[in-house]
Order: sequence, then C-alpha cells, then structure tokens
Amino acid sequence: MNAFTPTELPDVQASPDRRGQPIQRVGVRGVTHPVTLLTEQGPCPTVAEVEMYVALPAEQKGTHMSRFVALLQDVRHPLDTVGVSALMSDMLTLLEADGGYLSIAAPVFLTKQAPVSGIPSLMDYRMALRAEHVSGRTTVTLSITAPVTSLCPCSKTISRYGAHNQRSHITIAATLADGVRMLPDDLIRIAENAASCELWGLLKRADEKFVTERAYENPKFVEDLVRDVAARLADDPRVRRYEVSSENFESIHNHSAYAWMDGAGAAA
Ligand SMILES: Nc1nc2c(ncn2[C@@H]2O[C@H](COP(=O)(O)OP(=O)(O)OP(=O)(O)O)[C@@H](O)[C@H]2O)c(=O)[nH]1
Repeated sequence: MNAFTPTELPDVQASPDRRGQPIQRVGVRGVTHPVTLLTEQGPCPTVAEVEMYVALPAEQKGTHMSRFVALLQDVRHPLDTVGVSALMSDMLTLLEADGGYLSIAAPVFLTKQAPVSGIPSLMDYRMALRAEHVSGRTTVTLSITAPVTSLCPCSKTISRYGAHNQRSHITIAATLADGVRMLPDDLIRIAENAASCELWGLLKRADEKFVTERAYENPKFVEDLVRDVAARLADDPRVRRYEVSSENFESIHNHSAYAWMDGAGAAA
C-alpha cells in the first residue's frame, strides 16, 4: 500500500542525475488527439498523431511528462505553421526547456470539383506540422503527401497500345522562413501539378475520360515528379529547405519505383 498522501508524494523526476548526460529529446509520442488544422478552405477538424519532446539538461533526472498532454488539451484554435511555432514556444516555457521538437500529423480533407462534371467530393491528404527549437531558433516544416497518377513515358513510347500507369504518393516537406504562414493547399497544388494527373474522390464517365487522356498526354517518370516539384520549391521565397519524394506503386511490378531529393529554397 502507498505510504504517501498526494501532497507528500516524492517528485522523483525532479531529483538530480549525476551521469553528466544531456538528452536531446524526451517526451511523448503516439498520442492520438483531436485537432483542427487550417486549410485554404477553412478549419479542418481531424485526428492527429502527436509527438512532443524537449531537451533535458544532464543534471535533471526526468522531464515533466504530464505537462505535454496538459498543453495539448489546451489547444483550442486551428493550427497552422505560425500556430505550431507558438505551440513550441508554449511547450518550452511550460516544460522549462531550451530545446524541443513537436510533430502533429493527420489527414486533412479538401473539397475538389470533378474536372468535367464539376461535381464536388472530398479528397484526403496526409499533412504534418513540425517545429524544432535548437540553439535559440525555431524552424517549422510543413509536410504533405498527395496521391496522384503517374503514367510511364517509356511504356507509352515503346508500346503499340496503352501505357502502364499507377497511383503515386508525392511527399513534400518544406522548411519555411521564420514566421511564414503556409497552408497545405499550396504544397498539394505543387505536387498535383507535377503529376501526370491529379485524383478526385468522385468521377463521372466524362471525368474518367478526361483523367485517362490527361495522364496519357502528360507522362512522367518518378524522376520527373520529384524534379518538377523541386524546381517549384527552389524558386519559392517562403521555403528555406525542402525534401521531396515520390513512391510509384508500379502496376507492372509488385514493388515501387521511388525517388527522393532535397535542396535549398529561395529563402535559404
Ligand atoms: N520523466 C518521466 N516521467 C514518466 C515516465 N514514465 C511515466 N512518467 C510520468 O510521470 C507522470 C508524472 O509526471 P510529472 O509531470 O512529473 O507530474 P508531476 O510531478 O505531478 O507534475 P509537475 O509538478 O508538473 O512536474 C506520470 O503520469 C507518468 O506519466 C518516464 O519514463 N519519465
């Protein structure tokens, strides 16, 4: 049986540690939590997987683990790239830390009009807001994964009929200049414009004809997808660094074609 009343409970986490080892990241991960993320179409309620960590000085045994969740419970407003930077600042204050990392990853839903019929439907995309605070500076990264169609230029050239085509996942992570507000729609548009064709939730026959012909007229290798995205990000004055990848779930193989590259944006 516990021998302490609540007020007498020893605070083991606050006791000193004598090993002389600072910890770069300690905190909580795998937290499933409802959040609202901002898009151009307005606030999008969703469920996020959250990671929150702070740096711990060598002399401190443990962090204040309960405070991460307490802070998350208090987030009532829609989050964007500016909001996640403010959340980092609140986390550092509450946890009495001078460094930290937080990640809020969730699906967001955008309404799109089918290309010919114009019928609206929802498309889901993955997005993540990440903030890192090191050496007195907070950097914010906005990530999205957009599912698209890619159609193989080689297959189109060498075949008498058709060309193999597949769904591809283009992932962009853009590390932004300080204070920049960027919404996921911007990066999703860049990814979709680089593809052979974008996707919609609902298509009628006239739309299906359009997307089939659009992809055929616009063939792309996995290399083309990442290079076309990279060219856009390299010119973007809001972007300091970027990473872009594409995984093409090849319809002629039981494996994927994959490309990844990184580079500097115009704000570097
Ligand atoms: N630091 C640390 N805490 C843990 C660990 N495992 C569990 N805990 C948590 O410790 C919690 C208590 O967290 P604290 O924030 O230190 O709680 P507290 O001391 O009552 O609150 P504060 O005064 O705000 O620090 C429990 O709810 C556990 O979740 C661990 O490995 N390290």
